[in-house]
Amino acid sequence: MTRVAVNGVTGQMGGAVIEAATDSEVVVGFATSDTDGVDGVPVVHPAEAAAALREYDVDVVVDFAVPEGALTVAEACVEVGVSIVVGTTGFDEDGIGRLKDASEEVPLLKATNFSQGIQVLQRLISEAVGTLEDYDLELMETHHNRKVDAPSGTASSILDVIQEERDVEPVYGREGHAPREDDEIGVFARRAGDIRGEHELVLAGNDEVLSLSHRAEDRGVFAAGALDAAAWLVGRDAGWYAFGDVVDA
Ligand SMILES: NC(=O)C1=CN([C@@H]2O[C@H](COP(=O)(O)OP(=O)(O)OC[C@H]3O[C@@H](n4cnc5c(N)ncnc54)[C@H](OP(=O)(O)O)[C@@H]3O)[C@@H](O)[C@H]2O)C=CC1
Ligand SMILES: O=C(O)C1=N[C@H](C(=O)O)C[C@H](O)C1
Repeated sequence: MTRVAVNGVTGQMGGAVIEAATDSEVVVGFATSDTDGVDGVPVVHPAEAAAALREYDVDVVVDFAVPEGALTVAEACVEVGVSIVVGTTGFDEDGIGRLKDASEEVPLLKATNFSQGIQVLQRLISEAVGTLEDYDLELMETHHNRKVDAPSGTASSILDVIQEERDVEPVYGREGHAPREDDEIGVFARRAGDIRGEHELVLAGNDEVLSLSHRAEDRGVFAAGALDAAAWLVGRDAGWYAFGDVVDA
């Protein structure tokens, strides 16, 4: 069985990963809060991650934490030579650069969304935006009221897909006198309740509206995808991998 360490183990996704881990074994978790264990999994401070990766003979880290914590643990993975699946979102440019550096030393798979449906949605969006060249584009995402980063990592990835097809300028929300420019895409983030994650792209023009959307109904979908990615990643060469590499494999 793959021996997994979960970064952010005390969080919502940490719990979902422990629950979903039936074909792998969660042997240790990392979090900053002072607790001995979660669901029988020992919890270690991220500052001690390298020692714990050795002590628990970890094959791969599954990370759903905060950018700073993800980077600390990724660098511990480099020190020990352990693979890492990065699910945390909200990295700045410097953070992405540090992850890229880590991927030169160990296998690193980063995805802003581990659901298969989002993989398909991105392909559909690419085709729709490339085909309906003059249509206005507006991108919406909705998440639970505890989410700290905005727009979501998935929305940012969708924006990247759109920008490969079309030269659009994102406008993050609108207020006051804000007439729409032809080349802009409105990007909107809503936060409410315990909504697991909704993303929608609207394409409007030529007297019609096309809406492409996805809704995650349970965090289990992300946890299962990340664990599939973790099992796939172990034993690969050092490098930067994406969830599409796993799904298309
Ligand atoms: N890629 C994907 O498919 C998905 C990605 N996500 C992303 O995963 C991340 C976590 O989401 P969620 O579980 O909802 O968030 P939570 O806030 O519930 O959990 C965050 C976790 O990170 C821990 N943490 C905080 N600081 C550090 C640190 N320095 N080092 C290590 N751990 C730390 C927290 O525990 P403590 O305070 O005890 O340290 C907590 O366990 C977010 O970035 C989210 O966007 C979420 C769902 C799917
Ligand atoms: O924080 C979340 O919950 C989620 N975060 C990811 C993101 O930022 O896109 C993925 C998913 O939408 C849930």
